[in-house]
Amino acid sequence: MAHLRIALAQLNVIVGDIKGNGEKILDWTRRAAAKEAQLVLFPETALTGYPVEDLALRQSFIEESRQSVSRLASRLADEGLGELVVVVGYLDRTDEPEHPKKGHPQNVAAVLHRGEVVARYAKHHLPNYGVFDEFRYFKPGNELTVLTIGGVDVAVAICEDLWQDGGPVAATAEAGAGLLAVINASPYERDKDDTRGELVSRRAREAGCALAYVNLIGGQDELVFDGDSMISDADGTLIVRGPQFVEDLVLADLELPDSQAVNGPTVSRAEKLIISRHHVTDAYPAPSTPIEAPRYPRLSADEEVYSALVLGLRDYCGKNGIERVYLGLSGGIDSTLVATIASDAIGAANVYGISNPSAYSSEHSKTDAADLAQRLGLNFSTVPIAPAVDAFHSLIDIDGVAAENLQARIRAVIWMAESNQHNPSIVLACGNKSELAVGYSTIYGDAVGGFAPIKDVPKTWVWRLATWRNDHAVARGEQPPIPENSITKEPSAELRPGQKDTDSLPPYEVLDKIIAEYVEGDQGRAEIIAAGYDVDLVDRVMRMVDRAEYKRRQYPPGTKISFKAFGRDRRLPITNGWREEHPALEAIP
Ligand SMILES: Nc1ncnc2c1ncn2[C@@H]1O[C@H](COP(=O)(O)OP(=O)(O)OC[C@H]2O[C@@H]([n+]3cccc(C(=O)O)c3)[C@H](O)[C@@H]2O)[C@@H](O)[C@H]1O
Ligand SMILES: Nc1ncnc2c1ncn2[C@@H]1O[C@H](COP(=O)(O)OP(=O)(O)OP(=O)(O)O)[C@@H](O)[C@H]1O
Ligand SMILES: NC(=O)CC[C@H](N)C(=O)O
Repeated sequence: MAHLRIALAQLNVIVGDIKGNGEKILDWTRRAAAKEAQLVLFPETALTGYPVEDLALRQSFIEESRQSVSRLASRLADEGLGELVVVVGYLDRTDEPEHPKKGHPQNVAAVLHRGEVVARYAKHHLPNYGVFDEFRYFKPGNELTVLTIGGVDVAVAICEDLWQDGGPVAATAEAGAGLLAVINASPYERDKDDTRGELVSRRAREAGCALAYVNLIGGQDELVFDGDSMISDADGTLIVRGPQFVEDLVLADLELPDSQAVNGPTVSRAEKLIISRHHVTDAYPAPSTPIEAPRYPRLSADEEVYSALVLGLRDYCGKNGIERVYLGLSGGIDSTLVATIASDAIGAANVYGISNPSAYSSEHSKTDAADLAQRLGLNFSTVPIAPAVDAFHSLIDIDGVAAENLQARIRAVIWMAESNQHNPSIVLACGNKSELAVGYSTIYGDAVGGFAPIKDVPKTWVWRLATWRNDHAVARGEQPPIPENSITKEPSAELRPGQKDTDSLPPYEVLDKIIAEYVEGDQGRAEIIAAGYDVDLVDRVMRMVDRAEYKRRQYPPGTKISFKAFGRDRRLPITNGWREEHPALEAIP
């Protein structure tokens, strides 16, 4: 058996910032070297960030990425860190000798040692579902790279390679590797840590060797990465687990089988892969002091979602140079939760809550908003909208829903004006997933904003997270930030006297279940009705969801926390004549 000290660097990088990410990788390699690591793994496309989307189609970007990875190798050697083997994800392209600076983009892991890129591995399985579009960009690789490092054979794979049967994992078993090193950019969604943990165990057993899994952390537009790096032994027992949602260098000492000492490439016919082998380093001297590998406990379901929302908003602001956020505070639970998340994300001193009472606003909408602001310590002001509403009515003749929505739009103008006056800042839209599903918001009114922190959180979860946040504060000996009345009061848009959400919507407990079936589960009308829901209600909800596509398309981005979020995850035509309650053939006489 050979000893290998491995470091999993779960970093937060910025998409497109190759220079900054490169410096960060350099810095974290220094830290790994200081801890006497022999192999350090960085996440998938750590150098360019993930996902780079159409940046992958720009040859200038690809060129910068591939040159930077070579420069990184030389800088490491110049600093005396060349002995440490570094595996880092970056963007590369295929070589097309007839067209020197052109080629198909590839999602690649580079192996850096003694100042050189000594081996490369191109991702074999490309995800092309949900939020992923990798077939649009990348050409798949057809080689499994096996490195001999410190007397151990280490196979390399990238993220989706682990999720698909066959291919690199099966070839790893065939190659008799002692370790499978997988670099990842696996976005967070609810319960995914359990799925990933089981997957890593299962694939380690299939590969017949230990498996090291490193994942990114941080927010990138709608996505948030949760880290959760881990190591499984060859039996599938998770022996190391990193923290969630924070950067960390996860270190472990592994005892691994000796190298098979096979020379030259072999062909896996079953997997249609070439197994290429590279001798990188001889056996290392044992590190001077042993280390204890971490086994962080998993966060509770509520804390996990809340942490994802905080990190998603913090990084959207931080990575886009946004210093302040403005939002309308109605005393209702949605804007209350958003203000709390924002205060946790960027500090209450940078959060500006505005109360905009109208003629129909209840007293508690004002007092609860003020109470929240005082508890959180955020900036609070009151701008009544009646004068502006009256001014509009003196100019245009509107009534009914148009007049109701006018109030929401006047509020939006005020928030946008304040944000605009105090740049760099954005408005936060406070709509939740249930409202987005059924179109229960005013387009260009409360739907305005630069980011929508809870757009993927169903209303029933909004209450659940608010309760969790208060309990969490109490457990830490702090004042609960959320006024109890905001949690217990009946939801109302307060756009006309006595209005309640339940005037136009079914109770949220029922609505959320139907939305979960239709949107997240992609169930058809027949299946949802068969699950025991009222036929008319199912038809009504499906109709509302279908008709609101145009509103969702114009809604700001917000953090994905569910299996299927509105946005890149669920792409439906806006102009869409398909309605399940009118089967096409029945309509033909
Ligand atoms: N296909 C299409 N593509 C692009 N735009 C389209 C469109 N169809 C309509 N439109 C536009 O959208 C307009 C209709 O949408 P919109 O003006 O929003 O109005 P609408 O959907 O009719 O009303 C808003 C609803 O949301 C409720 N609401 C409002 C505010 C807050 C809350 C809350 O509790 O959070 C609830 C409110 O009580 C009401 O039931 C049309 O007049 C038209 O201008
Ligand atoms: N009186 C108000 N003052 C300031 N902002 C308001 C006011 N009323 C509504 N808003 C803003 O418009 C958004 C839509 O709120 P509305 O009260 O219509 O419905 P809601 O879904 O119950 O939201 P909330 O639970 O935050 O009240 C709110 O989240 C808030 O940002
Ligand atoms: N970057 C990837 O290949 C991600 C795909 C993978 N199924 C995941 O979510 O973890």
